[in-house]
Amino acid sequence: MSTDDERTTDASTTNSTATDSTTDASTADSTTDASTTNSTTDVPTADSGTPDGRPDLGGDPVLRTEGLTRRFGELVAVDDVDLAVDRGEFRSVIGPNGAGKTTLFNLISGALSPSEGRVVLDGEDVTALSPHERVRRGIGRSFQITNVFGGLSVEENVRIAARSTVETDLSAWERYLRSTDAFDEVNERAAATLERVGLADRAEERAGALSYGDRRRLELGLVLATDPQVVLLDEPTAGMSREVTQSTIDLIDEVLADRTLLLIEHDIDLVMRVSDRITVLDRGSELVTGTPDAVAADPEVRKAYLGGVADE
Ligand SMILES: Nc1ncnc2c1ncn2[C@@H]1O[C@H](COP(=O)(O)OP(=O)(O)OP(=O)(O)O)[C@@H](O)[C@H]1O
Repeated sequence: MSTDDERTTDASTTNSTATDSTTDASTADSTTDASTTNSTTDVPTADSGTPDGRPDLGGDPVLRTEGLTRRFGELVAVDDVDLAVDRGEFRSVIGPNGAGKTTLFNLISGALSPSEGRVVLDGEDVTALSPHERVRRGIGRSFQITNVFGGLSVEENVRIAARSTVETDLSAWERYLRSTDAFDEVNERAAATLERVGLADRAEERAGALSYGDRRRLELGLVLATDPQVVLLDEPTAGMSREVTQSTIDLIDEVLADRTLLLIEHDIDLVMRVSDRITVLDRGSELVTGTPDAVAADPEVRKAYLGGVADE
């Protein structure tokens, strides 16, 4: 158990521009034509769902990892991990310190390249794509320290995030032809996002002047504005009190109810409450994946990680 493990933020979680010195994935954006642009302008809601708004899990993996492996010298930080995360699923990844959780996220987001294996989003192999390209394909990531620009308005912040996926590496001429469309798309998506995170009436306010709670809303809005299919949440509640932790998770569940979520979280009680399924990593390997009840009852997990908690 490591609920008391409030790590200092490591390089991989400081911002989305890959400051991690170990980052070796290609940072060059590959040229993308208009056809690969995500044309969704609004923030869709779930088609079907459980009473809490989450879609039923139908064995329809939106994100898969296949034999994903990352070595650092002799150390195998992530060892042959096969994940299949269903569309709409709330999946948590837990494991002792050093189990490979953050490395796994870095491999999925593209901040790190794998030594072996593949990352597949919606049937497309994205392993060779840069982090930015993966965001455009629909892999969003929220960070403990985010890129909110305090001096800009709430709306400007959201527009910047929306624009990062709407605008593509088009030639100047193509950009000119598409500029009105792209402008409309950014506007529509920003408006829908502000509505969804409950900040529509604060759109003009300076982001730096927001209350703590509204800032968390804006941070989620920045992720949502990229219209992600899958959102990687790396310890979104680190350092928070129990109360704030619960309200943050409630907010995530509300705002991102129709997205596929992958969460790293040290608060096991919380993970047990919110997850559809939990993957337990141990020394880089997937120990087990299952429902909270199945994981809590798994003897291997109890031995390796949960200790007495499962007996409570
Ligand atoms: N850039 C790196 N260079 C060398 N070793 C690394 C690097 N990044 C991670 N590691 C090692 O890989 C292993 C997995 O680390 P990782 O941070 O992924 O674990 P974690 O499960 O996220 O741990 P924690 O719960 O403490 O955050 C650890 O032994 C760590 O020391």
